Amino acid sequence: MNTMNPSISAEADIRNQGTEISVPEDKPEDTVIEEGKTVGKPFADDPKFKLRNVEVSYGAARAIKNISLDIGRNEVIAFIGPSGCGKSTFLRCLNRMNDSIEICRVKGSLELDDQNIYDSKRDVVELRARVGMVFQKPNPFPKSIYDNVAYGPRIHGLANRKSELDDIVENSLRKAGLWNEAKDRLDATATGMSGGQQQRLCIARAIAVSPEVILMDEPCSALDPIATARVEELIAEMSESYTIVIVTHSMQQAARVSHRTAYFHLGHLVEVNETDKVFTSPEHQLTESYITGRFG
Ligand SMILES: Nc1ncnc2c1ncn2[C@@H]1O[C@H](COP(=O)(O)OP(=O)(O)OP(=O)(O)O)[C@@H](O)[C@H]1O
Repeated sequence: MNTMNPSISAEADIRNQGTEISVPEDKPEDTVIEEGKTVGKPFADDPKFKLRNVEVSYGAARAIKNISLDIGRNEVIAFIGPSGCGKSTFLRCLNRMNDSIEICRVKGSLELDDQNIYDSKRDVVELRARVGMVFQKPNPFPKSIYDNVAYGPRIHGLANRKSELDDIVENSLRKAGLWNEAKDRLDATATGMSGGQQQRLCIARAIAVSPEVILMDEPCSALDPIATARVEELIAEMSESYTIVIVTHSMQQAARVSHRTAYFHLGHLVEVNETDKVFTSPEHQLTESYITGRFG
């Protein structure tokens, strides 16, 4: 974690951000993958999430094929893999964001703290307060900075008095590294902030309802390098208090922020290992081909 890894080809990192698709000479993408088999260390002793034999389909198309994975408490795990391999689909299962997609079907066993995420009696609003989400594009509400952060606590009745709400807003903005920039303009509209500030505001908004887990779907893809570095620092700080799952196209970013990295390929979970291991000595040929830029 927090190391720049020389074995990741910078060229591969650029390719995998979607600017170029390479044509491999030896067709590593044709490697036969044994369904349900993941090499490395997909399991944990005391997992926050216990996910077993997960299958996700959109209509007749299978997007996730028999994936089993544990996500540890206070772990930062990165999901990487070529475009369309199912990273976002799998991420969205963790707080049921796929529920709104009519044709999407989720099967298998998905547990958060030993409780079934997909239990028909589960309160999905409460689930999403426990498992918050930060999206690719910053999406603040067209409201003031204060009201963006106060929105969740108000809905969930987390503050009885204005002073309590003020404290939650301040603490959330502090944790998101935004307090100094925002404290003198809490009533200003959030959409007037820079992209990087808006993304940190979205992180503050997620933090405000005291989540246990934060899901991040390419949180830096719309940000410049300085704003990206700030969000990455924040992820390192937040990992002391939260479980974080991050989807990223940047292998450099996965290497910098995560403890374990999961490599997805065509709906399969091919390899999960300590991040250093994935980027220095991957066990699976497909992982190696991906991190060295032989396909993207
Ligand atoms: N709403 C949807 N309806 C139908 N198919 C979908 C939907 N969302 C995703 N898919 C399909 O599911 C598969 C996995 O997509 P997903 O977005 O999860 O992959 P990804 O690895 O996150 O891709 P990317 O890196 O490009 O964001 C793809 O084949 C995609 O076309």
